[in-house]
Amino acid sequence: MSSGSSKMNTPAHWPPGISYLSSPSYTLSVPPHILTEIRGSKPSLHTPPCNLVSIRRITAPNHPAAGQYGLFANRTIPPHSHICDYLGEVHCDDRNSDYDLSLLRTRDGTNVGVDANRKGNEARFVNDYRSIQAKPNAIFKEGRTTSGELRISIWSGASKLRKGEEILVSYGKSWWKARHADVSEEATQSRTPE
Ligand SMILES: C[S@@+](CC[C@H](N)C(=O)[O-])C[C@H]1O[C@@H](n2cnc3c(N)ncnc32)[C@H](O)[C@@H]1O
Repeated sequence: MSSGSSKMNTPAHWPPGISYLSSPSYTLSVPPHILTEIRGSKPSLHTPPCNLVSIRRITAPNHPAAGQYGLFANRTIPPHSHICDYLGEVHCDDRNSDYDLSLLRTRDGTNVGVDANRKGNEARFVNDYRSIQAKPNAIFKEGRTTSGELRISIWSGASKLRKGEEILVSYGKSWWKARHADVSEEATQSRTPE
């Protein structure tokens, strides 16, 4: 299936082993009629690396994702501005991935997700605001590109983002609920004798 994947022009701190995408990667789990609903009839547009943001390692010891990476504004970003698209593998199969966002629920009840675990772009490094700031300064928003393709993107919120500020969204209560359920299940399994 088509995707813009390249080793060229990867942003600084891009991790080895993760494919850098410049357009969504559609997996075979997406049936043709859903592919048409999402992408339309035109080929995907190629999105160049985003010069508004940087991927940075988080060194502050009190940050809940210390030692991991986050997404930071490279310059002042005005309110209500498109920052970057969230690119990844578009799929209809079940995934257990911390990088999986819901893109669409079709009329026949199929869930379509975008999973940036193995393939993605800068957007996969955006952290959730919880335990970092009182509220998010950015949001996930769905929209169509000029070619008609449905994508999720990161937009700034009601206030401008300052240069150097960490970009923080809300993953949503369901994301955290699923994560806590996974953690409890792992703990139960590790306590259960074989
Ligand atoms: C989509 S990734 C974000 C990028 C990630 N920090 C990285 O370096 O790859 C989601 C993961 O980031 C971490 N994370 C993001 N926001 C967090 C928060 N507010 N508190 C704790 N961990 C967070 C969790 O480990 C979560 O599974």
